[in-house]
Amino acid sequence: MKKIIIGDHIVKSFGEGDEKRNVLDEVSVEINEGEFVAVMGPSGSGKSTLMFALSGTDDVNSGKVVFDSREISAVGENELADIRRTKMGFVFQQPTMLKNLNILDNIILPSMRGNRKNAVKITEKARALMKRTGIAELEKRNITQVSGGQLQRAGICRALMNSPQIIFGDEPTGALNSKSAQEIMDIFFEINADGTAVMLVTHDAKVAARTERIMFMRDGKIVSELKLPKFDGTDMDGRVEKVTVKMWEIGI
Ligand SMILES: Nc1ncnc2c1ncn2[C@@H]1O[C@H](COP(=O)(O)OP(=O)(O)OP(=O)(O)O)[C@@H](O)[C@H]1O
Repeated sequence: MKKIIIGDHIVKSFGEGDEKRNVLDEVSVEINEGEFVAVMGPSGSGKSTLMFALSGTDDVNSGKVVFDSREISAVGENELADIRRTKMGFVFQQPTMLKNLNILDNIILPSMRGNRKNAVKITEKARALMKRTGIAELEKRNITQVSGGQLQRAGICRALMNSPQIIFGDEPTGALNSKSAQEIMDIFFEINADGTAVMLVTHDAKVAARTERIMFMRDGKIVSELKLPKFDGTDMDGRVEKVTVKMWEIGI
């Protein structure tokens, strides 16, 4: 199976001198093309830092990050920005969107930069994604006129505009009620079924239980891993129980 990401002995530290602390302590991780993974762990264990390191959002102090066979820890800033823009999608807990633009314009804005000649195609793609995520009728709404779940769907549409090879989600359901969270997970599930790898950071056993591999972090290290069969819509309770037991075992 081809790896989409390889993190090899990544060290990321913050602080200076006596205050210096390895937030990622020689972490090695591999993610396959099309894989659906989650990262869990106590607050401050380094989950977001790992995601930022693997996506080239932050540089690393030592170790290597390889994305799609390119060592992104060694490429220049422009090239890295290009890789991130064309091959990766990002979804955060609260999508950052512009208040003076409607939902559709917020979704297409990043794709339009330097690419206005393709405006019709870009808009068509955005509308198709909005339809697929159930927000087609909201395109003219201001971002203050939609629910948190609808806004997150718009954030996912924006992340999918460039047909990325991987979507990184940092607590993408963290601000949602459990019904909206499960609906968002249905969307991630479909995105993954189409072949896009998905990596989610989450505190929620129900979210992690929809993935096929969960990495558990503690103090800057991956201390355990749980593999689950690809989700087929059945045995959600059994999956959640497995995740919960593991969380309990390692004291999350
Ligand atoms: N820019 C920074 N400067 C200094 N310390 C930082 C910085 N970013 C993160 N840290 C520290 O690194 C540690 C890991 O942070 P990180 O956000 O990766 O944890 P997390 O596991 O994602 O936590 P949470 O579940 O609370 O979001 C924390 O102790 C945090 O305070």
